[in-house]
Order: sequence, then C-alpha cells, then structure tokens
Amino acid sequence: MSILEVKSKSGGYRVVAEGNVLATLGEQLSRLQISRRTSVTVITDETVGALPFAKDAARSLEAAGYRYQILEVPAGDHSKSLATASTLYPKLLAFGMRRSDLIVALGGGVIGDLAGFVAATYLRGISFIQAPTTLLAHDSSIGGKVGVNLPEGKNLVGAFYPPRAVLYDLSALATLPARQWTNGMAEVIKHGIIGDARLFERLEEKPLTVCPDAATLEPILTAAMKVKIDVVESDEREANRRQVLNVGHTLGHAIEQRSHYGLGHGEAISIGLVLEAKLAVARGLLDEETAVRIERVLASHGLPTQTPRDDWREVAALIDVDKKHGRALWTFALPTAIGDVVIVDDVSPDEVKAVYDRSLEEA
Ligand SMILES: O=C(O)C(=O)C[C@@H](O)[C@H](O)[C@H](O)COP(=O)(O)O
Ligand SMILES: [Zn+2]
Repeated sequence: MSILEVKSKSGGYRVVAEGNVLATLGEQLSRLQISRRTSVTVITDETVGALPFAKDAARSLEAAGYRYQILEVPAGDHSKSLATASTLYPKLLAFGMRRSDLIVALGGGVIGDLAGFVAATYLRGISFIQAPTTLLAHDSSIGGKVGVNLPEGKNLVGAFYPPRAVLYDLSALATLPARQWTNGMAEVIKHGIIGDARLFERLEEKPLTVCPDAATLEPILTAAMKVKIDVVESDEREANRRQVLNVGHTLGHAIEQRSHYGLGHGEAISIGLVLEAKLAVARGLLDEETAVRIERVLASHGLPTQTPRDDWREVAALIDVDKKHGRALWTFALPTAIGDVVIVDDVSPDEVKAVYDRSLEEA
C-alpha cells in the first residue's frame, strides 16, 4: 500500500493506492471524516458497475450506514459530454443531494473527468472522491482537472476541481483488458519522460506489457504518480510548468479526436509522443537517439507509433483549439532529454506539418 499527499490550494488530499480498497469504501469515507448523514452518489459506467469490486464498494457503503445511489452511464469516451452530464443532474436532485453530500467517481479517466465535472458544477460544487479503476487514471485522477469534450475538441469545458481523496484500488488493475493496460502504460512512460529517467530506463529494460504482481507494480506506479504530484503541486492551475504534463497531447488529442475515439487516449498519446519527440529533434532540442528510445519503449509496450494517414488541415484545425496556445503560434511541451520537458510557445503550424508529413513518408 502507498499513501501519497498532494498539496493543493483547496487544502490538499491523499492518494491511497491499495489492493481491494473499494471493498472498504465505507470505512475509508469514515476515515476521511465524512459523516454518516452524508448521501453518496456513485457515478460509474455500465462495464465497471457490473464488476465484483463495484458490488463490493456498494456493500461496504451499505454496511457503514451511508445512504447511497449508483448511477451508470454508457462506457466509452462518448459519455464525456455535456449531454451525459445533463442526464445526471436531475438524478442528483431527485435523490436529494445537497451541497454537503458526496459524489464518488468509480471508473477510468472518462468517469473521473465526467463525475468530477458534475461535482464541480452541481449546486456550484459538492465534494467528490476519485476511485480510479484503470492504469490510465493514475494520471487523470490526480491534479483536479475535470471536464467534458465538445464536438470541437477535447476537454474544452471544465474546471480545476481537486478531489477530497483518491482511493486507488490496485486489485482492479489486474482485471483490465489488455488494451486498457497498454493505454495506461503510455501515461506511465510519459511520466518517465517528464521527470523520472530511472522509471523510463526500468521500462526500457523490462517492458510492462501486462499487469505485474503488486510488489513489481507499486513502485512503478508510485514513481509515475510522484512525477505527476510534483508537477501539479508546483503549478496547480497550469499557469506554466504544469503544461509539461501535456507532452504528446497537443498532437495526440487531435489524432484521438480524428479517430472518433477509435484510438484509446494512451494510443493517441503514444503517437503524439513520437511526433512531438521528432518535432523536438527538428528544433534542435533533443538528440535523435533519445527520440528513437522514446519510440522504441512505446512500441515495446504494444503501443502504436505510426502516424495515421489523415488530412493535415483537419488535424491542424483541432490542434488550433488546444488550450495552451496564445494567439498566433502554437505552444508545445517538448522533451529535451529523458526526464526533462520544456514549454515552447513559438511553434509555427508549418513546422509541425513538416514533421507530420515526414513521418507519413517514413511509414
Ligand atoms: O493533468 C494534466 O495537466 C495533464 O495534462 C494530464 C493529461 O494526461 C490529461 O490527458 C489531461 O486531461 C489533458 O488536459 P488538457 O488540459 O490538455 O485538456
Ligand atoms: Zn493524458
């Protein structure tokens, strides 16, 4: 078990990463001094809701004496929308949820972002707990970014709204379908590139292509979460340094959206990381050999690295709405070494197009 603290302007919160933590959800809430008079709405998806650990969580809330309801939304990225959020608000009202009550986001990144967004906006904000069940969510559950997608782009409506706690059930990771595991590894690798060369090297030496035993998993996951925590603590609202967490995402988000979410988030970020490493090489920020290492470690985890054939103008139109950009040129988080990423805010669309076109020729 590992317990990490995240300092936040809202007072901070704990990340408790432990096997079977959901089976003690009721006790965990009491430990967080959440009164038994609090009504709890668990928001999950239809896939996670049917799994044994979701049932265990419900039993534990019941046994601890909390009044609760479980709301399920369809599984998948399409649920991360204003349309889905607006189906949830009336159900919170109907259950009598007040400002002093609690939402539990039980699931992967989509559920964490959606349920967190609903918590941030319902009655102008009620507490919520992140209960991540995927590897990808080691990233999205920490740092307080919540939100939904618009047809025009990813995460365009949202808030910085830190959770009251993150209760991470590591046993859930062993049940993940192979593709979901692989998707999550893209963000673990990203955290190595941003701030932990040792973590990156460990993954180069021995790729984690399936969920390992707890003794192997915990230090790797903890290392990745520590990189994330260190960055968000230094710049909670993404005034500048937090943008490094977006490495791979400027191109990755556009590619993910152009695939109509046929590519998973981590798969799109993998392609984005390869392209952005090439952009860093083209700008003289990164040596070629390190870019090759990044591509190799992603591929060795079964992640895609080839740029999908697409109309550049469509991709560029999506890159254009990225929140990091100023008015004229594009902003990218680019690697300069394994363990170091910098922000550059003077990238011209033509420069990116050249890298994009070259990678299509190489394919
Ligand atoms: O927490 C952050 O900050 C991140 O950038 C983490 C990303 O992995 C995550 O996908 C995030 O949702 C992207 O945020 P956005 O601000 O680019 O929408
Ligand atoms: Zn991401």
